[in-house]
Amino acid sequence: MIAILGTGKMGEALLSGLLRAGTRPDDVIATARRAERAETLRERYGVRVLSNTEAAKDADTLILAVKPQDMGALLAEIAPCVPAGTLVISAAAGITTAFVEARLGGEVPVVRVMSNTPVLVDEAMSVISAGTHAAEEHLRRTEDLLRPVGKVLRIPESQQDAATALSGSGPAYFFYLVEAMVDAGILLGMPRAAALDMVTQSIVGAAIMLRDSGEHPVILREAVTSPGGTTIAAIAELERHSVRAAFLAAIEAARDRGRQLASG
Ligand SMILES: NC(=O)C1=CN([C@@H]2O[C@H](COP(=O)(O)OP(=O)(O)OC[C@H]3O[C@@H](n4cnc5c(N)ncnc54)[C@H](O)[C@@H]3O)[C@@H](O)[C@H]2O)C=CC1
Ligand SMILES: O=C(O)[C@@H]1CCC=N1
Repeated sequence: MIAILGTGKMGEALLSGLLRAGTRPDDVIATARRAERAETLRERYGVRVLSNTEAAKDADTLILAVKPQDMGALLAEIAPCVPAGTLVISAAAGITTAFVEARLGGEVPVVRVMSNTPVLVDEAMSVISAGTHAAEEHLRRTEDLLRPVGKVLRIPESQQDAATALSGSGPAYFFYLVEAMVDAGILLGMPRAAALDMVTQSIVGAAIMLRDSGEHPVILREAVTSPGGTTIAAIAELERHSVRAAFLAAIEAARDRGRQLASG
């Protein structure tokens, strides 16, 4: 029995992924703060929606998907009811396995996960790290849960905040880029819908080439960049505006913010 505690955007994405991957609704429990939300989840997925403490008692795997700021309160609430040996998977940015272990007590196996919203289309990037009491078996169980909804990579916990900044938040940077490129299309007089289509198909095509060709991104970019041509004119402007440096600074800022999150 798997319980998802805090079924918001990420929790719901994981819930829908588990069901698409063949987990039966009877084997999943969700929890929600508002009654209205609980009703929506029951209707939409046919799962049981219980209190956090009931879910913690019934499930052998808990996925904690509340905001980092709400994690302390959630752990305090469930700590007295988590049976020994329950696998606790924390999906929150910035929350360390030590934070969860200290609040649950005992020798609870904790696995920290950072996934991303493409879990909704089975193309998530999930990175996982073991806490002090999590063994190979617990990492395998976590991988088995996440693999049907995308790619899973084991990383040292010391790299989790960096991974959050890179792939956890990553989809947002691409959506932002698409917005900016569509605006450029508008500036050049294109209809918005056509511009969005062109940019979306370009980003999908580029992503698939990157994933499937095995080529380095520099090689792929150079193949588009003709001497004296249009692409290099654009790249020169991107360099003039320090876009690469902006990405380095932005992702470093996201990493730093992740480090602050557990303290609220
Ligand atoms: N949205 C994203 O792209 C990603 C989010 N995350 C992580 O996932 C977690 C959730 O983020 P979102 O889904 O975006 O936030 P969200 O606000 O959509 O979901 C959190 C949900 O938890 C509920 N909640 C809070 N306290 C609760 C409690 N005590 N009992 C039951 N439910 C409770 C809230 O009502 C809300 O529905 C965060 O820790 C975030 O760091 C990780 C990767 C990507
Ligand atoms: O913005 C956030 O804090 C969360 C964590 C990774 C993606 N979204």
